[in-house]
Amino acid sequence: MRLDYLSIFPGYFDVLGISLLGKAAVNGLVDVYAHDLRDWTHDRHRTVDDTPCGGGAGMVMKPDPWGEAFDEIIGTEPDPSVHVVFPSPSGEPFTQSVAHDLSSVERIVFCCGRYEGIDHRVIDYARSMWTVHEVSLGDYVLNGGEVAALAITEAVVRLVPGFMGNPQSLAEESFSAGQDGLLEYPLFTRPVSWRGLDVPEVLMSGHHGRIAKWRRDESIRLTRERRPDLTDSDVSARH
Ligand SMILES: COC(=O)COc1cccc(COC(=O)c2cn[nH]c2)c1
Repeated sequence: MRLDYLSIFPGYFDVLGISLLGKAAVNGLVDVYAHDLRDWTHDRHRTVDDTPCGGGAGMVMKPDPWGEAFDEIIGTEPDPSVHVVFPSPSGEPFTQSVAHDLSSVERIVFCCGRYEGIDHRVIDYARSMWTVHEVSLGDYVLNGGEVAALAITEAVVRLVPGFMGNPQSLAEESFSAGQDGLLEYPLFTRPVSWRGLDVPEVLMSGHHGRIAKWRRDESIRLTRERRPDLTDSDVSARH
């Protein structure tokens, strides 16, 4: 898998050389390339933004540098096998399902917006050439797409076959298919008693049927309490 990052702060992506992602980069599972968008400007100030047409506060990222960067990094011929990701507050929700879909593609290009956003024609042009995902991590606003791109990268790369040491640990996580879209149950390890707080006895009983039921009940309780949006009617009925 090849990952490219286009940003006016490419240094954000130096961190990808560390920890799990570093290992993946080393063993050739993932190739990472960060690019400075300003390398495709031609004026003395290396300008990437301008005032919004139609007025309004803030600045908009000019289309020209993006287009020239696309030409050099991706190419000038359409190729739907290339996935281009624009993290954006106005994007579609980024979910584990989207992460799973992206984990099997060969190439992802992350376009990190700054200021108020990127000239819309950049996204329209990208949609005419590649497979585009304009995705939101949540209902809040960051200063730019870099942190979102890192989060999306981690969610995707850890699903790449051969990346995680123990694929079974993926199966039991929150939001993975195995949990029926329920939140993960509370986790415990040794010591059994810690600062007057004990591990629930059922988990020490060795009775696998009871343990499985306790965990299921806890997942349902937690999901109902914290994420009523996830417990649609038939899910709650089924549980
Ligand atoms: C077409 O895409 C764009 O124009 C993107 O432009 C911007 C502008 C400001 C900030 C960001 C970063 O994304 C978020 O803040 C975000 C993503 N998820 N939740 C919050 C992106």
